[in-house]
Amino acid sequence: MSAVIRFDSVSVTYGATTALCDFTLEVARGETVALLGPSGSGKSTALKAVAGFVRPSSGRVLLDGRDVTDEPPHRRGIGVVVQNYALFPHMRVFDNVAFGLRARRLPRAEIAERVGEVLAMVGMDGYRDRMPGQLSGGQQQRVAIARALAIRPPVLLLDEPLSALDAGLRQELLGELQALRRELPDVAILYVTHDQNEALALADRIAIMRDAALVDADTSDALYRRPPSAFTAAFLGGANLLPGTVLSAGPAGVRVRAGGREITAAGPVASGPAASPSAGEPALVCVRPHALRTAPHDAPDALPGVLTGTQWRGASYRLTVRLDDGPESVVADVPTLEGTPAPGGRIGLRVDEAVLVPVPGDSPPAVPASRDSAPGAPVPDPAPGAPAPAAPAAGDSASGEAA
Ligand SMILES: Nc1ncnc2c1ncn2[C@@H]1O[C@H](COP(=O)(O)OP(=O)(O)OP(=O)(O)O)[C@@H](O)[C@H]1O
Repeated sequence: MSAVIRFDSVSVTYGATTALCDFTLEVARGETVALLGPSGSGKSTALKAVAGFVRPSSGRVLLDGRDVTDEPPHRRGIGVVVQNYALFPHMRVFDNVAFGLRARRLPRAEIAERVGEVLAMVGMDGYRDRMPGQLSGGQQQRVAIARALAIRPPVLLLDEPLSALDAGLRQELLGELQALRRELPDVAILYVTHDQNEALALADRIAIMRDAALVDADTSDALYRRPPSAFTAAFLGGANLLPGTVLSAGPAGVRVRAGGREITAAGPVASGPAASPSAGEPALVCVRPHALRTAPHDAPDALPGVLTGTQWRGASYRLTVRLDDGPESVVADVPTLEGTPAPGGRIGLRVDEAVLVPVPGDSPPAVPASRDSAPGAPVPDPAPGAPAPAAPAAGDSASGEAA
């Protein structure tokens, strides 16, 4: 697959702040890559480097193999949608969307046709004569997306396009973006978010960022099921990371002493240091909250501890447990409280070894919560290729064109 967007060792500094450090990543034609990371990790800066809004201090940005590092934004022909509906307030919806086409001096009839086409794509065809101030936030964001798409850009940059919307509207527009993705099979999309649910729902691949640098990049499925690093395990899907010591490693999995018990991490492991640990090495066992079940505290195959908290979360209960031997607390998502003691009582946690994976490291990293998901919160099971939900009818969107 040829790269439409290519970051080649890009670094960006703002005065004394390094906002992006030696960043290398590719986005192929028709691919959606989400940049996911905590606040301040450099996601927007990376997107701005592609749009041409910041100039790298070193490295190159290539579009379709062409070095655009020194090109101004309007020469790059990119569609950009930002968080806060960047519509021209004094122009009707039609004129906002037509703006980039008029700048390109397209014939009147073609402009009208293209504006109609993209407004229809985002369900806003009936609003062409409204002023932006007469639209809801969701509707403005949809017009902004239409404006970005009107020039038929090969690259679409979306910077937290849903974050100004309330939860319900965000969900609705997320469905619309999935549908839109299917209508734009050739466009390379770079999607900045700190919401893992958005990344999992939309991206073919996710690039995890931390402290101005790329941590890991892979399909969402691989990053979730076979996290290559402790940070990715904790940030994407909120894993419990049990510090342990490797006893042996073989085809059946990695045998680890952790949480006061010997457990086998038998899940698939990413290539890298976790794939072949040596006996005696420290390792972290990645335990998803839904892979834990309650058991009697003295069950020989359970990790013993004390229940410190219970929280009802609708579809499940979140238990917080301080293990006798392990990190201060782990969280378990269980379907029922049956057999669970009152907080303060002794409890055992049984693990589903088939989904446990070892990740390199000796202590869990400090990881800020991804939005909509405290560490350990359930995330939708990533299922690349699964049919996306049908597009709902409304939304909010801000878009702009780098022209
Ligand atoms: N114009 C600027 N001047 C100085 N520092 C900046 C500027 N823009 C960003 N930074 C700094 O660069 C770093 C990366 O910022 P960036 O906006 O790329 O992060 P982000 O991951 O997109 O964060 P968020 O999720 O909060 O939007 C941060 O430390 C930020 O404070």
